[in-house]
Amino acid sequence: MSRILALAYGVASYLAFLASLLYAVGFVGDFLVPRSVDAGGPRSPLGVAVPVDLLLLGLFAVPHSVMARPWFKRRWTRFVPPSVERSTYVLTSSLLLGLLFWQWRPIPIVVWHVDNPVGRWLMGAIFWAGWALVLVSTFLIDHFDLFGLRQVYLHVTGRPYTPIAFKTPGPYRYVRHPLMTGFLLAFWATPEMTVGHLLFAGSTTAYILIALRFEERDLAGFHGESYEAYREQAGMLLPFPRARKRS
Ligand SMILES: C[S@@+](CC[C@H](N)C(=O)[O-])C[C@H]1O[C@@H](n2cnc3c(N)ncnc32)[C@H](O)[C@@H]1O
Repeated sequence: MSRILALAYGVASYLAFLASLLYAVGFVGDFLVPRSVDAGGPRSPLGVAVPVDLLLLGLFAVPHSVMARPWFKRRWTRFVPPSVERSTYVLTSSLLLGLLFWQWRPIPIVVWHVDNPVGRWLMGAIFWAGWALVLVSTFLIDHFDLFGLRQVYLHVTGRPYTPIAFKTPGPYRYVRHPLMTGFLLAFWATPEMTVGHLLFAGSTTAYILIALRFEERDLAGFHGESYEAYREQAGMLLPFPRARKRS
């Protein structure tokens, strides 16, 4: 693949990611976007909305997790140039998220509603803190590597790719997956929880818990005992390390 083409593809994929991230904030928070978790999308009866929404979540979740596995990357880099493998993952995920945002069926039956102004403010604060934690965590790991730009940049400048080192800066000292903690805070903190939003938050939580098992298996396989020691020291999603096993 020509270097300039790879760069253009990487930048386009990164922009698709940025657009889907920004849209996700409005989608979950129910503001500024034409179709959100609770409004604007096609209306369907409950018996249709639930399976359609679950299908959309599954269409995102399965490729998003499978395409991140080392065995999958080994196989498909026989067909996709390694320099744009991550960008292709990012682009695929962003397009599938776009499909979800576009076709999501709102189910605006209220589950809980917070009237108290302090409670509403608190929910808003947790929502924004969650998104901030997501963004900050990407930079702490390596934002441009996670979203494929570093790979195409190295390719364009003729340098070999080096995997990002395992590190535990800031919140990673206490929590192994702060990026996912951020998503969970943003997805659950709402002053008005509807059935549709609950379906979204509950399903994405289940997906995150499953996906993290795969990610941790890969990390433990790659880093061995040092990752096991890290698991003893830092909590998975909350800053509470697991109890040490008695020997
Ligand atoms: C989307 S990031 C999410 C990182 C982490 N699961 C979280 O929620 O903060 C996934 C990538 O980060 C890598 N990763 C996870 N923890 C890491 C760490 N402490 N240092 C460097 N890379 C890490 C994984 O190998 C994977 O490629």
